[in-house]
Amino acid sequence: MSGDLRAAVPLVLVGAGKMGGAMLAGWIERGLPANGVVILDPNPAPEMAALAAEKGLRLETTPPADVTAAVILIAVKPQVMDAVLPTLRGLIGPETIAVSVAAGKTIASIEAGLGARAVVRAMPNTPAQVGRGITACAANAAVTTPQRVLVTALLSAIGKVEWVATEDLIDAVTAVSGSGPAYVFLLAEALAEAGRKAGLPADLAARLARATVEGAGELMFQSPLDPATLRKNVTSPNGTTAAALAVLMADDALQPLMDAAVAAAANRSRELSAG
Ligand SMILES: NC(=O)C1=CN([C@@H]2O[C@H](COP(=O)(O)OP(=O)(O)OC[C@H]3O[C@@H](n4cnc5c(N)ncnc54)[C@H](OP(=O)(O)O)[C@@H]3O)[C@@H](O)[C@H]2O)C=CC1
Ligand SMILES: O=C(O)[C@@H]1CCC=N1
Repeated sequence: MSGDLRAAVPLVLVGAGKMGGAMLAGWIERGLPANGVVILDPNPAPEMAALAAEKGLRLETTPPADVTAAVILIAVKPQVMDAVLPTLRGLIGPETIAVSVAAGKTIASIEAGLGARAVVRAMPNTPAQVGRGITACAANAAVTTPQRVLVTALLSAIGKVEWVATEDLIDAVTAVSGSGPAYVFLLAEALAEAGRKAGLPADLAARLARATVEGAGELMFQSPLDPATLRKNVTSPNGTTAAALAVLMADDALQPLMDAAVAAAANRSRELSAG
């Protein structure tokens, strides 16, 4: 295990759902010791209970009285945050770092609900499940440089990490990279449906669309070229791609649609801040 991660123990994960579970998988992969992790979830999924039993992780349904967290990672739904945070106060010591991944929940609301000094608001995404997420973070003034380093090490277990200068940027981060994987999956669905309408058997269209999105993502991952250059590399002069891109890149097509989608997600993030 990396020396950096050792300082995160005891690490309490509150909410072992899709996002919390993905993070847990990354930490275990990185060698965080099973006896250093406490999972807190009132109703863990059977797979999570099985994982805990297999790895020897401590799984609790109510906050344990004998733990002061070095790091508490809160991954419950935004709608239950205000009710859940006060129940976690017994886990917080003066040195505890609280990291919340809840969409829309502000640092101020987490400070107030939890009584923690050092608070990081983070926005990951589900490619974390395969170690290819990206998380952007904002910290309050109490977070020290070593604490930032520790949080970066923890979040690096599930992908790339960015820090933003001001918390208000997290709403736009949420709209781009937090929700963004869903837009890409929708693209795969829409491409498959368009292929079916163009005459392909539905299952073949689905396989072609899926492999195309997978391959394009992997190419972008491995290539030093920017997305625009990779796009141009597909586009033969006056060829088929140019014909399709003329539709997608028309003034009223994909860009304004994406602008509106991202603005809607960012607005929803701000609404969740209001409670
Ligand atoms: N999914 C995503 O792509 C992303 C999600 N997020 C954020 O992550 C958070 C979790 O989302 P997600 O993983 O999708 O949601 P899930 O519903 O999959 O996970 C939340 C988990 O928290 C559990 N829970 C509920 N109440 C408590 C409690 N009192 N103590 C401990 N655990 C509790 C839930 O149990 P039960 O199901 O029984 O209620 C569930 O297992 C949200 O705040 C979301 O905004 C951030 C970035 C991306
Ligand atoms: O949809 C949501 O609210 C969460 C936050 C970002 C991705 N999923």
